[in-house]
Amino acid sequence: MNDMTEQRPVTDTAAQPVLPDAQTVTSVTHYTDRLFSFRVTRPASLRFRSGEFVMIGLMGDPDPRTGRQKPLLRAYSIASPSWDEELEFYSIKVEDGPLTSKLQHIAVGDQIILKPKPVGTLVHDALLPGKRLYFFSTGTGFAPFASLLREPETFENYDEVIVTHTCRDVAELTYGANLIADITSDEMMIELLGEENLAKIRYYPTTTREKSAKMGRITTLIESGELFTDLGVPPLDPATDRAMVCGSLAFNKDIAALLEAAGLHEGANSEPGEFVIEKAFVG
Ligand SMILES: Cc1cc2nc3c(=O)[nH]c(=O)nc-3n(C[C@H](O)[C@H](O)[C@H](O)COP(=O)(O)OP(=O)(O)OC[C@H]3O[C@@H](n4cnc5c(N)ncnc54)[C@H](O)[C@@H]3O)c2cc1C
Repeated sequence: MNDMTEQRPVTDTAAQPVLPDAQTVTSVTHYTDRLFSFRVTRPASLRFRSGEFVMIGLMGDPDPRTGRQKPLLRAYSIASPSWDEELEFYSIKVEDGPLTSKLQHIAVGDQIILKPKPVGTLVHDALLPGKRLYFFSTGTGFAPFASLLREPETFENYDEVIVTHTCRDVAELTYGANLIADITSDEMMIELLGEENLAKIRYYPTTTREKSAKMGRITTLIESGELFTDLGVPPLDPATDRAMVCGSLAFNKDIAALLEAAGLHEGANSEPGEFVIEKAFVG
């Protein structure tokens, strides 16, 4: 929690019109002019596996002819773990984006629409057992890993959990950096996940534009072998390594090519494999 976060108990939302599948915003945190996170109430009926996504949104503008409003929905990874009593989302702000030009202005007590039908491939069920788990992300592609990093199963299955997050600027790494600092220092999280499990996390943030401790695209750092040297681990090996990937289409394609070249095969819910991929956005 910091001064960028607005949070207060939700007591009275009676003044607002009731939306279909409405959930109430309980906190909002802004990181940069392009990134924010928020938490909402969780529908009692919603069950999901950490790493899945749902459709969320707001009512669109009234149709100028009919005056009718339609829901404006977009896919969003649930950033909170499956056991959390609320739901967390980590969002981009696209200036002219139909949804996020509005969503970025939500405040505590506002309502959003949430379709309680979770789906996705960034789930443990889609991976074969392994020794080392890589989370490769760019930008808001960190969101599903924010969920999985708070899920005990992530640590039960692996000896090491290597989290790479690449953004243009250092400030864009804040959400992920804070989350990892919080889970490794918060007493409740230490008790839930276990100190020895949290010690399995190897966090590897990189920037592509602003100068930082580690610069460069993760694909370049894999190709050069620098990632493995820095972490003191062997190069990718299908016998031991598993990966989950979440970024732009181009990023996913490049990482998939590197993983396949190392002998890893893509998995799915119906047929677990050595790596799985999800788009962080379309376009
Ligand atoms: C499976 C899946 C999961 C997703 N999870 C998330 C999530 O957890 N958080 C999130 O912010 N978005 C996520 N998205 C993207 C999200 O669905 C919307 O595209 C985003 O909220 C912007 O909506 P919009 O209506 O404002 O603009 P849109 O019309 O949807 O997008 C306009 C343009 O903005 C760019 N853009 C959209 N989303 C992003 C992004 N996240 N990062 C960088 N550029 C982007 C693209 O170039 C896109 O063409 C996900 C998309 C998919 C397919």
